[in-house]
Amino acid sequence: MTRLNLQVLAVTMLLTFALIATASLLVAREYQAQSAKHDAQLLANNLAPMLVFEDVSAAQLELTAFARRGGVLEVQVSRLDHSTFAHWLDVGQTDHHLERAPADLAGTSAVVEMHLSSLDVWVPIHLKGELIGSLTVHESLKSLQHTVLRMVGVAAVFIGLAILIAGRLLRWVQKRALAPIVELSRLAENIATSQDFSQRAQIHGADEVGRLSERFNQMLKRVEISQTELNQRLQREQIAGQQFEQLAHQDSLTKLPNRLYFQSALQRHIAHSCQNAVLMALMFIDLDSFKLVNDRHGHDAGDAVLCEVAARMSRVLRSGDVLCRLGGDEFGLILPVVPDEAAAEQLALRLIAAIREPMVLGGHLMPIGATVGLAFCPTDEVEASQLLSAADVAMYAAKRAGKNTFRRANHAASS
Ligand SMILES: Nc1nc2c(ncn2[C@@H]2O[C@H](COP(=O)(O)OP(=O)(O)OP(=O)(O)O)[C@@H](O)[C@H]2O)c(=O)[nH]1
Repeated sequence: MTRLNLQVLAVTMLLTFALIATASLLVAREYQAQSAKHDAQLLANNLAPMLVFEDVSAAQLELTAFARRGGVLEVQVSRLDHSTFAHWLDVGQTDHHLERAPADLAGTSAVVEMHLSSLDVWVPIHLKGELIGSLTVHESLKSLQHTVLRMVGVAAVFIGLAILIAGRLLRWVQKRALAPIVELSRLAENIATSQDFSQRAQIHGADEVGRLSERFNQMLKRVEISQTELNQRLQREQIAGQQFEQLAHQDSLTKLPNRLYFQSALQRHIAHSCQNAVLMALMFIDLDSFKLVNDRHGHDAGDAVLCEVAARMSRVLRSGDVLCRLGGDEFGLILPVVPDEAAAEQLALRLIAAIREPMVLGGHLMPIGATVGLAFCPTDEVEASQLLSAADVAMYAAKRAGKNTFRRANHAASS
């Protein structure tokens, strides 16, 4: 940017300089032409009597004196018949440059013709209004050109210096002016990377860049507020989602996992059992005489019994076992890995015994027991609904066998 500004400045200055130099040269040439014309006119007036009286030596002296003004290369006085009356030629000049006077010179006071490096002046010589001859002056413009060239040279040096100083000044000014914008851009990059919208730009002044920094900070503040609100909302929704998921998978009375959870857990553990060739046991547990509890002691007592049964069974189980309330007075228990069927049967007996322990609630002994149906994966079934159905059938077989006992699926044995 500094370089571009400098280039524009340099081109402008050089163009201005070229215009001024050209104008100066033209004005100087015009001034020299007018001056030469005026001097030649005076000389012509002086020469008029000498021409009339054919005083050649006087005229020669006059021409020599005239040539001392500088720049004069050749002067010639001619009679009316164009014959030379007097002539002066600069010592350095070898060629004769003078041209004939223009034909209409009689009617004009003087004629000036400009060349590249010289000028010619023709002046009519009159005496008492009568044309008696002409004066021709050939003058060099080199001195003028040298003067103008010197002036151009000095001006060029000054312009060069001016461009140099302007360049340094521009660089300094732009560095100062751009510093806050560079800082702002770095901050924007930093924020984009870190996503930390609590950062703020430093405000250096009340100019455009200062106002830009202020707007940037205001925007950051708004983004920060929106981000905080969004995070809080997301957090609330996440908690609500977690709670909802928990509720969706939990039995509200006993706080055990519910049937929905049981179904997915059963599928998961069946898959695990089949893939890893481990024995998995499923128990279908149904309370005995639970209706009696409700009928005798009320629904609340029934609820309390369900909670107590859940607590008793949980105390018997290990951490990896999955006990769920399937609904009513039915429970499902998954034993993910059992060493053999006997171990599961032993556990069924312990569960039945734990439930049958005397249960006194509200001063009343609750007549409660449990019947268990047992099924194994992959021995009995490898599909969730069929395994559950097999356990259910086994449980009904146990009920029929007199309750408070267990049956193993597809087996007639009981304990
Ligand atoms: N208190 C209470 N009772 C429930 C709940 N859900 C189901 N019940 C009752 O539980 C009883 C279960 O009925 P059954 O299993 O047929 O009755 P039971 O007396 O256990 O019969 P057996 O299993 O043959 O011993 C019904 O009376 C239901 O109304 C509940 O959440 N709370």
